[in-house]
Amino acid sequence: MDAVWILPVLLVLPLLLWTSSTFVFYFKKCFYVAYMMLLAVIAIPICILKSGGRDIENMRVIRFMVRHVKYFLGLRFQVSGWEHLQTDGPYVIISNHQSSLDVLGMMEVLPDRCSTIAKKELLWAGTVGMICWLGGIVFINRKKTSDAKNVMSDAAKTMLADKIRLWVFPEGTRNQNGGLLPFKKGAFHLAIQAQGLTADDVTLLSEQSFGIMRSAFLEISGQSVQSNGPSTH
Ligand SMILES: CCCCCCCCCCCCCCCC(=O)SCCNC(=O)CCNC(=O)[C@H](O)C(C)(C)COP(=O)(O)OP(=O)(O)OC[C@H]1O[C@@H](n2cnc3c(N)ncnc32)[C@H](O)[C@@H]1OP(=O)(O)O
Ligand SMILES: CCCCCCCC/C=C\CCCCCCCC(=O)OC[C@@H](O)COP(=O)(O)O
Repeated sequence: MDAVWILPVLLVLPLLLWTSSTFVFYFKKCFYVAYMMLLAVIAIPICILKSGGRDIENMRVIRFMVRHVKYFLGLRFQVSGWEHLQTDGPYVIISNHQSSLDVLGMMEVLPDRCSTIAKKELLWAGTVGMICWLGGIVFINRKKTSDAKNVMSDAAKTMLADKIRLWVFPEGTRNQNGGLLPFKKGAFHLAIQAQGLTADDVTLLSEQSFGIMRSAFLEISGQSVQSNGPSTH
């Protein structure tokens, strides 16, 4: 009896995948979330057995396990400048943030001993939340600046003490509007705290980084560069 129901599904699914790009989009989206959840189920015991709990070294396991996901989604990455990340000591990596797929790009270049800053809500994303915690991801409450600042200040100390790198999305949220949102300041405070600069350097560092990222963004997305400076904050 069950097989009678399965047959139309098996026939309709390939038909929809063949004819509707909208269906393909949502199908891939559901697949991505479900598959990452599944990968996390496999990665959780590996990380616990390997490191005994929350440990930055677990990011190697996560990186290894995520790298093949792009093939299922028809995505490919071209990496340049990777050698610049191969230096000793702590540093902050910043990148723009368009969608949850950015994690795939992140895992293409993620250096050793590098974790990331994420919104605290991600901690409750089932097995993905659990693996993020095991990977040493730093969770912040974006609605409470003082809390987030304290957490990031502790993270800066750990970065210095344990030679850890952190990846930050300075726009602070996903943005698909074809440009960059004004940068939040946390990434730059983190950088100065972890590299011995002073609070006076935050504005300049932020503006220079914004200019460089905006130029690269426009170049990669095939738009012309009109101004190198930050848009209004
Ligand atoms: C096998 C496995 C499969 C599964 C596989 C799993 C994949 C495993 C990868 C997951 C990957 C996740 C990816 C998630 C990605 C996101 O969750 S993105 C969202 C979270 N990230 C962020 O929000 C970025 C960081 N945010 C910030 O830095 C923001 O500055 C803060 C700290 C939240 C504060 O934000 P705000 O209050 O809205 O605005 P802002 O103007 O920046 O700051 C206000 C004031 O505080 C000051 N301030 C800000 N930060 C600081 C600071 N740290 N210290 C001192 N002063 C500060 C500012 O200078 C400013 O003061 P003034 O200069 O105006 O006097
Ligand atoms: C209990 C079940 C809950 C299900 C929740 C599903 C969570 C997603 C699960 C798998 C997706 C693959 C892992 C990618 C993690 C990337 C997270 C991400 O991109 O978060 C968005 C955050 O940067 C900014 O959030 P907003 O744009 O401010 O909002």
